[in-house]
Amino acid sequence: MGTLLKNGRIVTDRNELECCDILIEDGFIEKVAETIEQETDAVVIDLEGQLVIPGMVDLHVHLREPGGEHKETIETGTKAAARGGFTTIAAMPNTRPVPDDKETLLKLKERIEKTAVVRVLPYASITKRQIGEELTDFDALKEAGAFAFTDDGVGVQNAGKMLEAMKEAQSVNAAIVAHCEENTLINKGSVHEGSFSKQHSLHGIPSVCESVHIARDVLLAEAAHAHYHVCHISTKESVRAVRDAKRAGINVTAEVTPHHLLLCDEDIPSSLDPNYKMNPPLRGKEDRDALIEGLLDGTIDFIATDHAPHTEEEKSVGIERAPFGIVGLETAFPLLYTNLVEKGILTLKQLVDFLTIKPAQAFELPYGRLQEGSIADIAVIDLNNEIAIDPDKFLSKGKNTPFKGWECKGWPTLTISEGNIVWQHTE
Ligand SMILES: NC(=O)N[C@@H](CC(=O)O)C(=O)O
Ligand SMILES: [Zn+2]
Ligand SMILES: [Zn+2]
Repeated sequence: MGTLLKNGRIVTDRNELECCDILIEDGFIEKVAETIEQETDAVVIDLEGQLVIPGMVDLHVHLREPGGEHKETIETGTKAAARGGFTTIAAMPNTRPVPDDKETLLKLKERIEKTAVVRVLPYASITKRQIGEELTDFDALKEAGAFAFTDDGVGVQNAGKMLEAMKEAQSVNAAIVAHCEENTLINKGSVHEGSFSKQHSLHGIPSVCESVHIARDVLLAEAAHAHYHVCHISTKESVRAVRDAKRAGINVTAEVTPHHLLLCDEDIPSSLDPNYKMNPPLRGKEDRDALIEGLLDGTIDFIATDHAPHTEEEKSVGIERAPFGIVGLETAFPLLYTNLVEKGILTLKQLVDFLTIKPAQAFELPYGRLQEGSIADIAVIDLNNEIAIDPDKFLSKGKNTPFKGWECKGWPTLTISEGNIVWQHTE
């Protein structure tokens, strides 16, 4: 029995809203048309004019399981994803244990199979235990279902190891996904190094701590003919390095987070709330502007949340000692819609693409599309109702967000994964 979504609106290439019905059969999109008459025994859902988009794709998520179940589990993290309109997420490997061998990865896939409510693509690590010394077995891990390779949480310090890793990744047709951070430049910082850090007498992480790795790695990627992807890009110098590399024909892609697009270090309140602490840190205003420019000119390929849940207790020890990271899955679309689309910085079409087709294309995934024949991953969004962000409503265990209380439009109301309703707004 199929499902017929009636009276939706899709956003066209020309950024216009068009009426649209969608018929789903056996987990696939059977038909998309201005009107579809109900002829079969399909269940009809009236979308009452709401926006229909492909289920969103977030290629940077920390699900914490195994080992960090007090922060998040595969079940709670994927429920949060569904509530946020995401139907495909990629899970970072900074867990305990790290998925750095076939057995651990297969166990992780089993847990995903049992408890995830949306599609989870597991990353494998680049190095054993993510300590930067010994490469993992790329062949075996790819064979076992690794989506791509990353040591996210830490940078790969050794250029020789990184080159070797890129060659291995290239040989198994997978990407190297890089957390760019040079350990000798971290400076024990908890915020960006700049006027804000000086004003508050805090150690600062300089921009070059990130950009120097990107500058190094694009040259390594060129030498290895590898697909190199930059995680959570945050500085203007990093944007320039990626732009120059793309111009030189190097196979590099980059993602940016909602928080780096919407906040800078000056937005950190003088209470120094640790919910504004993440890695990389919120940078300067010029950096924020450069990130938006980078998105608009194609230097930055897509948006990813870097959903990084931590408990209130862990975050309650002051900005210098608190762990880095904030949650993002349940607020990404409303925040970006309200603060970038409604303000005329991005079009709705651009925003939707940055969260759907763009990440899918960067990694050659068949998701993020609303076409006849594609997998029925769909999100329905209410563009009118304005509601304040309330962490108490999050399905994620993590309530660590700097956006509490922000009034937003663009809330997902219905999420469908492979034809099944995985989240629906009730109230
Ligand atoms: N982004 C963060 O601030 N934290 C991430 C690690 C990471 O993405 O580097 C985490 O695992 O908590
Ligand atoms: Zn990272
Ligand atoms: Zn991360």
